Amino acid sequence: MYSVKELFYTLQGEGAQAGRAAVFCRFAGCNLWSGREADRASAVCQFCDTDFIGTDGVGGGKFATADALAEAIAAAWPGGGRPYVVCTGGEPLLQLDAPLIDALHARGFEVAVETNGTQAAPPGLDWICVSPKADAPLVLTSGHELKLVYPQPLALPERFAGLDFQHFFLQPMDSVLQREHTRAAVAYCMAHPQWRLSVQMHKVVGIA
Ligand SMILES: C[S@@+](CC[C@H](N)C(=O)[O-])C[C@H]1O[C@@H](n2cnc3c(N)ncnc32)[C@H](O)[C@@H]1O
Ligand SMILES: Nc1nc2[nH]cc(C(=O)O)c2c(=O)[nH]1
Ligand code: SF4
Ligand SMILES: [Mg+2]
Repeated sequence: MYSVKELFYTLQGEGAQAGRAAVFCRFAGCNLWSGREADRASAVCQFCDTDFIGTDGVGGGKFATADALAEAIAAAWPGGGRPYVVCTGGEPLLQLDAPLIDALHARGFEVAVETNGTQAAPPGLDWICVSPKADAPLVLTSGHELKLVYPQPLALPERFAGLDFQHFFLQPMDSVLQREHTRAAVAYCMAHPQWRLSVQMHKVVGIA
């Protein structure tokens, strides 16, 4: 059984694949925050910009089998190009498993994941984006991109710069201080050219 908060078609807004059309499958639930505002200040991850509680969003629901969820994802792709799905959440690696990846591959999809890196990844993923959070133990230390929300006093870029990733991004933390965070991220990337800036493009252009 897979619990999906929402399932929608949009453009990837972040990281190295920004601008690419994708079906987003947002799994419900996370291991670093309950999702309730009352718990935010005591959570490991305190800056989350996402509602991932329940299955009541657009296209959301409970899917009994990998084939049923893969069918719903395939139905959201318009046709043409290379079908691309981004599995996110919440924390997708609490639910995403090899049978679902196989069912998506069988329908021609490239399968990407956005993860906080605290869980092992099932085999077969085509794109792994790890976004470390505060002092949460990092289990996934390799992948395609490491995308660090910046600044995080408990997760400094220096801690991750030597890990086995193709791309290293700083993504300014969206909050009331977003402009200051953006300035700080720009300054860090200019001083440390290994890092690139990831602006959350979907928020700029006003898409989901
Ligand atoms: C909502 S998370 C879901 C996937 C997974 N739990 C994770 O944290 O990577 C999706 C992406 O949004 C980023 N994100 C969450 N809140 C943010 C914020 N306030 N500002 C910038 N990026 C944020 C996360 O770091 C992650 O890269
Ligand atoms: N357009 C768009 N791109 C995204 N990239 C990562 C997102 C996420 O919430 O995981 C996200 C999102 O929520 N929307
Ligand atoms: S780990 Fe990801 S989904 Fe969980 S609270 Fe943090 S940003 Fe949100
Ligand atoms: Mg998002």
